[in-house]
Amino acid sequence: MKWRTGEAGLRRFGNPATRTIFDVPAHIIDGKALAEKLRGEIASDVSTFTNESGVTPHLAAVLVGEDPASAVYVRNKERACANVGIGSTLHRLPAETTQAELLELIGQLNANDSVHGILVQLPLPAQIEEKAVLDAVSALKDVDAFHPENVGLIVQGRPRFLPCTPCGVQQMLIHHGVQTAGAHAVVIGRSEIVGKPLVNMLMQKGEAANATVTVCHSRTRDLNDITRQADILIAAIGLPLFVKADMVKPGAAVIDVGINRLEGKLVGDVDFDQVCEVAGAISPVPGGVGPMTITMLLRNTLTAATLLRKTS
Ligand SMILES: Nc1nc(=O)c2c([nH]1)NC[C@@H]1CN(c3ccc(C(=O)N[C@@H](CCC(=O)O)C(=O)O)cc3)C=[N+]21
Ligand SMILES: [Mg+2]
Repeated sequence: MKWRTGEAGLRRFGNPATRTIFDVPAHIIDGKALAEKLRGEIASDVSTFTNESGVTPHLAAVLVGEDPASAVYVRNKERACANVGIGSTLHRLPAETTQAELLELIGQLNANDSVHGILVQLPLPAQIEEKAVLDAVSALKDVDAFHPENVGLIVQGRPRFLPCTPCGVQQMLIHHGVQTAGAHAVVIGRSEIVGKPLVNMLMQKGEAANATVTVCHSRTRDLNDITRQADILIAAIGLPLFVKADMVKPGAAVIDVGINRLEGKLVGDVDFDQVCEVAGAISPVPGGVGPMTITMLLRNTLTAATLLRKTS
């Protein structure tokens, strides 16, 4: 039985024509399981690419200083690369690294033909200007899709790379039968890494898109009134357990992008325990968007390796 958003805002299972309603718990959008399935497909594509080209796709990640969310990311993505046959190198730089030193490293990675994807972990320490660093990454190796050229291509609806977290969210919606066309999608958060690109992608023509999109942020008035109108609610604000049950329309699909540490535990931006009583479908943390972000990074690294072969 497919989960669906009810126009009356009820968790409707069964036959919508007869309006049979079952009171059932929210459908869990299991990002971990989906990530595993998609990684199987990526592993097979990597193997085909490597057999045909003799080239092993390679990702270089740069981490400056320490950040809790970045630490989780680093730990999981190295293993994920190895599991699908992608090579990876982690460049760990001290927190006091200067912008010039970081730009020097990026120049080297840009020029290195055996590096196909480059990822600079955000946030960067205060003395470094993020924009200057992201602009310096070769647009053809920009597996995060943060370079202005790649952002422009996304906005115009002809992406080269799709940003990993937003793309992971779209895949979760597709694979769990959440209809986006004509739906009201409300995104809380306007970051360059999640909110802003996701809003753009959801409003485009195409799969997992064609939504009516509203973007909310820290300056939004009457936030709850807006979030309660969402058929699809996406929380990407970076505040632990921020989204409560009274902010959610019954039957809505809720996607939790947050990765926060609270009392030593990993929690999302959604108060899962109460929101799951109201939502029609909900993604957990951990085991939701996080593993999907990594999966999309693997796909983008393969895309980058393919692109670089074509252009060299
Ligand atoms: N340039 C850049 N791109 C990013 O995409 C980026 C970044 N910088 N900086 C840090 C954040 C954080 N992030 C995570 C991705 C996956 C998990 C992840 O695997 N989460 C597992 C964790 C499970 C666990 O190990 O406890 C889960 O949610 O199930 C976490 C965090 C990407 N980020
Ligand atoms: Mg984040």
